[in-house]
Amino acid sequence: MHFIICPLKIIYIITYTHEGAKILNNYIIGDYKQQKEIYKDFLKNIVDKFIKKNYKKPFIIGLTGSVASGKTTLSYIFQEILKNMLPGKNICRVSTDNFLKSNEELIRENILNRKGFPESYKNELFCQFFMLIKSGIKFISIPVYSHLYYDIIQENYIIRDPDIIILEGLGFGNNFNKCHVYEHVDVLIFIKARMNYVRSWYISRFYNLIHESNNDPKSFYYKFRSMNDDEIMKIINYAWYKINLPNYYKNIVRLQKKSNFIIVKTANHVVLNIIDNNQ
Ligand SMILES: Nc1ncnc2c1ncn2[C@@H]1O[C@H](COP(=O)(O)OP(=O)(O)O)[C@@H](O)[C@H]1O
Ligand SMILES: CC(C)(COP(=O)(O)O)[C@@H](O)C(=O)NCCC(=O)O
Repeated sequence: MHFIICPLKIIYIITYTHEGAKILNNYIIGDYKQQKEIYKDFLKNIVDKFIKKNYKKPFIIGLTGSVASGKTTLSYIFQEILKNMLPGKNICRVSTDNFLKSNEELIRENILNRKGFPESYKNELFCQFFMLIKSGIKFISIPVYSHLYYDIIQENYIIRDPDIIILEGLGFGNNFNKCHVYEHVDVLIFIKARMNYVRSWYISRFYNLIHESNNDPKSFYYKFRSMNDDEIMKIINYAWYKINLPNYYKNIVRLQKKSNFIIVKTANHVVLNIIDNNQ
């Protein structure tokens, strides 16, 4: 653990492992190399046509799509490719999940079953983040959300002097003071796939999270270890059909029109096509 001094306060930085990193290391299978080649070409195009032409630090790449479409995983892949492509540049990842209200706040407002909908975010903080980061401030502190704990787990995580931010998640259609989140993003990318594939990715992530919770009674998923598949599938189906799917159709699907590119994926996350909406 170490700390830095910023103009207002001393902020402690705790090094922690984000479960997304584990997802990338453990679960990306055989065709990762093939995916990486496609994404390399795609990002080369973005670097040449957007970043080099219109560079204003920090450049923000937005990645959106349904819950479980692969946004977090792709943000790690993009980060790794961009680090090699642009040596010396600081490529940061931020999740929009970090701007979710805590479970305590959601329960107080009686909207725990609306997690991911616009009202479940701290939209003022979300929009302030862009204003501060775009104003040239070098260090900015944001909360951290954990899927494993299903809640905000830390209030002060520091983003340090980013050159490029890969911002992934839901909530790009949210607004505060009539300003939409997508308006702050330099390039918006939408991940699209048939919803029956995405549901199967959601189910496998759910089981992975149960597995990851094995030695951790504090994890949200720990309690599911003692349930049978029928009981688990009831919970998964509730979360999918009552929360994530309605949210997708109401708030997320329309972002395709606002996005610069649409990555179309099929089974096993294979990329079928990348649609260029700029043409
Ligand atoms: N490109 C990929 N290749 C292989 N598996 C992937 C890929 N993208 C996502 N997955 C798997 O799909 C599930 C959902 O991915 P995740 O990145 O958590 O989605 P999101 O952030 O959109 O909710 C996870 O189990 C993850 O391991
Ligand atoms: C935190 C989320 C809103 C966003 O997830 P993401 O797209 O980052 O995977 C989502 O995972 C979620 O918790 N939805 C509520 C219903 C559920 O438990 O899946």
